[in-house]
Amino acid sequence: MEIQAITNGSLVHKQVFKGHPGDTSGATSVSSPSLEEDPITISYPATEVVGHGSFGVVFTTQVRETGDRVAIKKVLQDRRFKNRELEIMKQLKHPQVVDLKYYFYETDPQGEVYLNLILEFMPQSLYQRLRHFVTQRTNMPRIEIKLYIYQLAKCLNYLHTHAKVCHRDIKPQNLLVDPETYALKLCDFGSAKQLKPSEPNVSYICSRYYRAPELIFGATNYTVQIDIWSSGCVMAELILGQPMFPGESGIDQLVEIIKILGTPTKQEICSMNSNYMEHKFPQIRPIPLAKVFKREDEQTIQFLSDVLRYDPMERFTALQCLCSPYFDELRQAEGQDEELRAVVQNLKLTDFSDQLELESLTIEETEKVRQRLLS
Ligand SMILES: Nc1ncnc2c1ncn2[C@@H]1O[C@H](COP(=O)(O)OP(=O)(O)OP(=O)(O)O)[C@@H](O)[C@H]1O
Repeated sequence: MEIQAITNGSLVHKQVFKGHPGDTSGATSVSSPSLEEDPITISYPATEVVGHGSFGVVFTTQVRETGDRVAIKKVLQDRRFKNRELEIMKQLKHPQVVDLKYYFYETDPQGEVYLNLILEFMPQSLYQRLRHFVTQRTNMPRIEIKLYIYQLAKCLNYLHTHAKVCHRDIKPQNLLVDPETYALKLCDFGSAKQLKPSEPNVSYICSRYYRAPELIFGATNYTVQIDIWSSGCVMAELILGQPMFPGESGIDQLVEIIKILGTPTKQEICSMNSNYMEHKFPQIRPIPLAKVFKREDEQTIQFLSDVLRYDPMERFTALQCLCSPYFDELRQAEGQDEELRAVVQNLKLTDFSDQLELESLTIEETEKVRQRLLS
């Protein structure tokens, strides 16, 4: 879905709640400032909605009080349920997650309730950015791909290990970028969920081309590793200029994967969904990824093969991705490529928080990983 804003001149005043109640930044409070959950008032020029998504509409405007450019995502709210997207976004704060600044509810004349999420604005989706290169018949520069995939891994490491949230819909349309700074931020937490090992989860999530094979096998005990598969598909698409596994239907998606990765072994099938162990699959030999990505270097090929693994347990975790030699170029930019060094510094790519990003590690592991992530 594309968005754009058409201002019609009038100013809208809204009572909103802060996305992160503790935050002191933002607009002036109209009620008691001591109560975190009290609404505050903000105003912005009215805009016409142009884009429609599957769950709502998104439009852009500028908050008068703060000057912040924002995107407002309006979703029809089912009164019977707590909105999971809101609950999850309230908990998340990370440079690679689109920030929820405020939210408010409104009711239309028919009595339907809408939730409005006021989000930090980003200029483009990664889908749009890729189309820019495809229409120019050029490739996205390798270093740009690396910068985006690194930030995606940083984001997923935070989501998976700290927030324990699985996004479940990683795709180029849900990755927002700024092509001037190369910043990348994840949006659309409408499918996101905190997965608990003891509870089953629906397998009919994630957009087709990016669905992990265990989801196609109907697994309900899948893990956050489904996001890693999707990320591998996104990276492959940025290199190829088109989806790597363009399945035409749910099951054809598996065929597309098998055409390249070959038939999964019994062990791999078991790791995805043990109910299919006895199923007979046509035996297809894998095509080496070096043949699919003819012009890519060894580190890139190795990275893709570590990420596009059938077995979710063998698939790299987000932290393993970050430690991959594929990203050494970003770490070693110092003294070599001044322009790249400035981009890396500006995006603070080598900053890692012990509490938010490395908390799953022991003290010794943290030291080792820190060293790896810096050199
Ligand atoms: N913070 C933002 N800044 C700029 N554009 C945004 C922002 N959030 C969303 N968009 C744009 O709106 C589109 C739809 O947003 P989002 O995916 O959150 O809505 P949706 O209703 O869940 O859409 P979908 O049809 O993809 O399910 C994004 O692909 C992006 O182009």
